[in-house]
Amino acid sequence: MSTLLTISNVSRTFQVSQGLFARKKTLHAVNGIDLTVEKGEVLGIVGESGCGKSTLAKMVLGLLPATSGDIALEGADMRGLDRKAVARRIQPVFQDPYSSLNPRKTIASIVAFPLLVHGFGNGEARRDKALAILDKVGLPKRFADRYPNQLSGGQRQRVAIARALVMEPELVVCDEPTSALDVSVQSQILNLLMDLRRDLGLTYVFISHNLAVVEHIATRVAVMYLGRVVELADTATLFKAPRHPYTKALLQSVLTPEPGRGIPETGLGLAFPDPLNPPAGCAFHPRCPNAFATCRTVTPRTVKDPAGLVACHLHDPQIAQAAAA
Ligand SMILES: Nc1ncnc2c1ncn2[C@@H]1O[C@H](COP(=O)(O)OP(=O)(O)OP(=O)(O)O)[C@@H](O)[C@H]1O
Repeated sequence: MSTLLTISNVSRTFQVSQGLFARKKTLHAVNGIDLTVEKGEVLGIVGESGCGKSTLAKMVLGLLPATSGDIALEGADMRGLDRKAVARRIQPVFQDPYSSLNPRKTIASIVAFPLLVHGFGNGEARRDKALAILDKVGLPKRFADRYPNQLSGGQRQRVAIARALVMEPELVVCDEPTSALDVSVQSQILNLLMDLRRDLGLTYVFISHNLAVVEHIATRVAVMYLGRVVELADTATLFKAPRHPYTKALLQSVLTPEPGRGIPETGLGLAFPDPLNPPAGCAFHPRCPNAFATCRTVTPRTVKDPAGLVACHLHDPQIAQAAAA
């Protein structure tokens, strides 16, 4: 496999107002992330609401600049690429298809719009291409002249997927693509995404708080906590032998009565920390059943080994050696 996307030490902060007369505070939404996306893989990104998944997705899509660090597409720094060039190669599929589909445009013209923006062919050629991709996502010709409000949620998500694919991108960033859908429709959309990946040779970054969904579709999984990747492994390894206590808690979590809606009940007791006042040391330590003194003061380093990577003092050989000495 070769590397499509390289994310190197990427951070994104926001200056957040705390009231009329209070000084603004810095919120670290994404904090020094290193990741690669290999061609043809599905990199799952999981974590609770607010851990920085969407911020990372927006940076990958070129919609939000990183505060520091680099993102490279096949070795080329994305800052040096123009917006259109990035959009041709990387496309998003978001959670709520309804808000992103223009209610006054027909399905065919919505799907053909990126072709118009990129100056592809004439009106007829664009429509033909739009109809072909609509067919590929399971929406036959009769849908072409309908409007978004005449479609079900699942059909609208198919339109959003068709629009994302019409420019034949290499990488699709799926940000909670099934979370707003009824349970019965979720698996249809997931299966469609898997078929499209196989047929079109696509690569996905797949963001979800729903572990069952990620297990189904991802080939590798990165677990995020408060802006950092705390564990990364191939999917089978992560689900069989999780190492970080947060990953273990997520795996034991009970999904909400309506799977796919809301964050999982982690059983961790304490709430997700305030990103404006992150805990010292390991950000997870206040909720960690295995925390010890070092965890309260020292930020864990990320240890890489053949199984993947993990940022936890329990799994850092240097810390273990120091404790044994
Ligand atoms: N434009 C912004 N201004 C200020 N803070 C922001 C902004 N965008 C995101 N944040 C903050 O950054 C942190 C990460 O947000 P982000 O949306 O990336 O998380 P997430 O894991 O995708 O959560 P969710 O699943 O709820 O979308 C949160 O604390 C959020 O409040």
